[in-house]
Amino acid sequence: MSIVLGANQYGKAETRVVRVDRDADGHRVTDLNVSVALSGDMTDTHLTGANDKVLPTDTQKNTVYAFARDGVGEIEDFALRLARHFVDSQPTIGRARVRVERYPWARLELAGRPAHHSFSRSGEGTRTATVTYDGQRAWVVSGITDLTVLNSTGSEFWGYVRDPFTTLRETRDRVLATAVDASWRHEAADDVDWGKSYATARRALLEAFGETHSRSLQQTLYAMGERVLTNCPEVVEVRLRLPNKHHFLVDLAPFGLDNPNEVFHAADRPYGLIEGTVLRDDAPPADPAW
Ligand SMILES: O=c1[nH]c(=O)c2[nH]c(=O)[nH]c2[nH]1
Repeated sequence: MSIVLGANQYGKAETRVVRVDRDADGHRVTDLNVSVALSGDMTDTHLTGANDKVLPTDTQKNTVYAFARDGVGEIEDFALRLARHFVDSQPTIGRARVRVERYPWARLELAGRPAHHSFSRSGEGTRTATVTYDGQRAWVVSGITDLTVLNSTGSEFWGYVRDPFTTLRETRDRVLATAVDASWRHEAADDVDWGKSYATARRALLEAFGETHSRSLQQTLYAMGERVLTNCPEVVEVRLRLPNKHHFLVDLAPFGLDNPNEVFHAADRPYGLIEGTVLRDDAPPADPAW
């Protein structure tokens, strides 16, 4: 028996970089959280402490800032530029994975007009991109997190398994709420209009959530993934994580009041976590994309 080093990667996680584009007719704010993970032949590094193959994570952070100086553009393109740079410029780095989260800022409206340089953090969800590059190929996964949505009707949950521990009451009309965490894998890494693709996928998720009469969050999950694949031919696989943000009907009987599906306790924990993948049956292998 001998002990060997297994899979490993290293990098600077969560570099926060904010870029302001000072256009004359209105500033633009790009607020990012960038995480870099590099891998290569790091056996010596771990076994002997030799650092001659290590590009310091501090340098990686500086690279993120320096690249932002040239403009960010679509976050998929920014991640591709960074990933290609690390692998192509460092012989000891065989693979880079760069994840970018873009926090949403919405322009304020002041005196009935779009503000020139004032913004508020909006609830439209955090756009994400994860790029993996191995020196030959790049894989791009785009996504959205923290997209909180709610249907105040059109949701049922009944007919489930019962055992001695089951207390849940069946419902034909409940509130359905979730914070969507969705990622979708693109077939190609080049010649994609990332902004348009993101807008289409986001709209597909919202429309499917709102338009599906739901018998479970699992059914809604599938409908959301299916809608993204139908509306975005450039996407081959969608992964969804949907926390069930339970809204429990409050018992108002102790106060002599009825509660005709109007007053709820929004519980934050525990929550059901519904996860699933929806993909084209001809999707090429994911390889190291995720
Ligand atoms: O949509 C739902 N799916 C479940 O699996 C589940 N389980 C549960 O208690 N409530 C719900 N709701």
